[in-house]
Amino acid sequence: MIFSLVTGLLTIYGCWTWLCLEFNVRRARALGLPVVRTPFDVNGHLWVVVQPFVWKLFAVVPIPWSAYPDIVRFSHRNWNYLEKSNPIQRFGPVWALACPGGVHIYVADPDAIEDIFSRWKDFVRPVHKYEVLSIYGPSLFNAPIEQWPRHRKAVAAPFNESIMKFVWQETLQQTRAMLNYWTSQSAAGIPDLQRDTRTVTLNVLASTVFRETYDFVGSANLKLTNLSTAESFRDALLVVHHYIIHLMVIPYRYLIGPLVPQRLSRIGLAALNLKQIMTKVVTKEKAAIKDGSPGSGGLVTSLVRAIDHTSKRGVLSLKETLGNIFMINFAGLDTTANVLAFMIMRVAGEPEIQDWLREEIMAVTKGRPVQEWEYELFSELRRCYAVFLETLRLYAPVTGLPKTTARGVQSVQIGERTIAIPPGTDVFPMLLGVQTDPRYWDNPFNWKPKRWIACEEGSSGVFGEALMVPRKGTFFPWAEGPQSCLGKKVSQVESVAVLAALLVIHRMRVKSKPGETEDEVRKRVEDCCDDNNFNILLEMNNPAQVGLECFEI
Ligand code: HEM
Repeated sequence: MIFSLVTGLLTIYGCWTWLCLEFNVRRARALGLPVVRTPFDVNGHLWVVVQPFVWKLFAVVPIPWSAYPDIVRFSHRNWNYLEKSNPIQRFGPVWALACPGGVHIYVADPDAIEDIFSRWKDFVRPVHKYEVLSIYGPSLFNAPIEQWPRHRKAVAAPFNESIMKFVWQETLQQTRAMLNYWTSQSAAGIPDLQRDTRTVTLNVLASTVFRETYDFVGSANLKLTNLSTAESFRDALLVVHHYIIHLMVIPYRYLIGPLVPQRLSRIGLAALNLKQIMTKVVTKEKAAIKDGSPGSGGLVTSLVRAIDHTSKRGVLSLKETLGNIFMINFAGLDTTANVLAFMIMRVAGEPEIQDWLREEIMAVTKGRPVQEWEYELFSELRRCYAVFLETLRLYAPVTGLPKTTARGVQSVQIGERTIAIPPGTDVFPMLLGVQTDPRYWDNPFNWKPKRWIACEEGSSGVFGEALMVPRKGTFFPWAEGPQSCLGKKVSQVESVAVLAALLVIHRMRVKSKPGETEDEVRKRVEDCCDDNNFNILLEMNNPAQVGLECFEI
């Protein structure tokens, strides 16, 4: 009886899914676009949970990924990375992915992409997809479009040059501590590169937000269960961040209570503590404004002061303020940390690039110790910046930038063609596709930081170099237009500071196996970077598989 019921329900579900899929395939074809069909919505809750197991099974079968049919390949949550610019070569600059949940249109034409980013009221951020992130309240990520300018105005204010100076200094200090830890690990190698870059990023963010300095703790000594989440913003944030998927599924208030198992209640308590710490700081900053005192001077001070309490248009409620403080930390943490890890991994496999970078670092800093490096050096370290840009080109942490057509049919010009997109359709600028399109990038799959450096006419050497500016719409890891990333400069300052402090008196090395050539080592590094997932953001599955060492020269 139960078996028949389950079989019946599954059959109905299967038929319904198939009907929806076919309906969406027709909708996509009606637009005159090449259509790829998949039976799963890559972001569908059930499929997100099930698919890692499915791909593990596929990995056992000795068939190359490229040999699978599209229906398999485009069901992978990480297909943007796996396919790169291949769909553009096959389907052209605009094509559709039809799944049971809807039609997704992918755009790979640079001019059309710029147009989409600039028409942010026509191609809106689908805020319902980010609703799960409003753990503490609405933020600029998930506020409805008409509320977004109010949030953006307040949140953008703290991202000024005085914050950047602080980020620069704090990152240099944290990187030095990380290097001390890494050199002490040299016999065993660096145990967890990604965790360490996350700690640096977290410490920098936490102190930028609250002006409190935290010690760097290396991955081997970092135990989540030992953290004092009741007092430290940094520790509470770390636990909340680590268990963010749990907290997206279950609101933290349900994780607190005598009947909840201890493991879960720790997560709930950390989330509650984080809220209390943030509330206390905001209240203190408001009191400081009333007293005329300067406040902590961190990002929260500027944020609270940027909220115009005299006009309704400028006000953020306490809930919205907390929502935005959390969102700044969430958006700024793993994005930067993951790119840093990819960047250090790739640099480690390229001794020649390390020499090239050190030449610049020594010339720009004039060999002074890191403690004396002022923020103004940042803009001169172009080679270091080039390494960061090249890493973002191949390993952008945000690979999908969903937009939805709002307010009626929206037209997009693709070359000579005009495509009229119906309301409520998801449109994706194809970030990794365009960033690896051979029409815009020479040898697009090769990690070549030098492609970003051009020599100014008539000059030579480090000081005669300038940064290459790519064609508009061909490089947009921070998105573009009014809704683009607010923390772009924070991530730039942080990454350049990490790389410069890392290579001034240290080298990174991959532990080579007996008889291994330099090319084989490089291939191992590449394979390690290719072994990645997109659970939330692009990240390596297991950076420790390479065996990295850091030593002083
Ligand atoms: C390499 C590092 C980073 C990358 C690649 C990155 C990428 C992005 C992208 C693609 C968006 C737009 C998302 C969308 O339109 O759906 C975005 C938005 C945002 N990012 Fe970043 N981000 C990085 C670092 C940071 C940092 C360090 C912070 C803060 C400290 C930050 C804060 C934000 C905020 C607040 C927004 C929302 C902007 C708005 O809606 O007005 N990001 N980021």
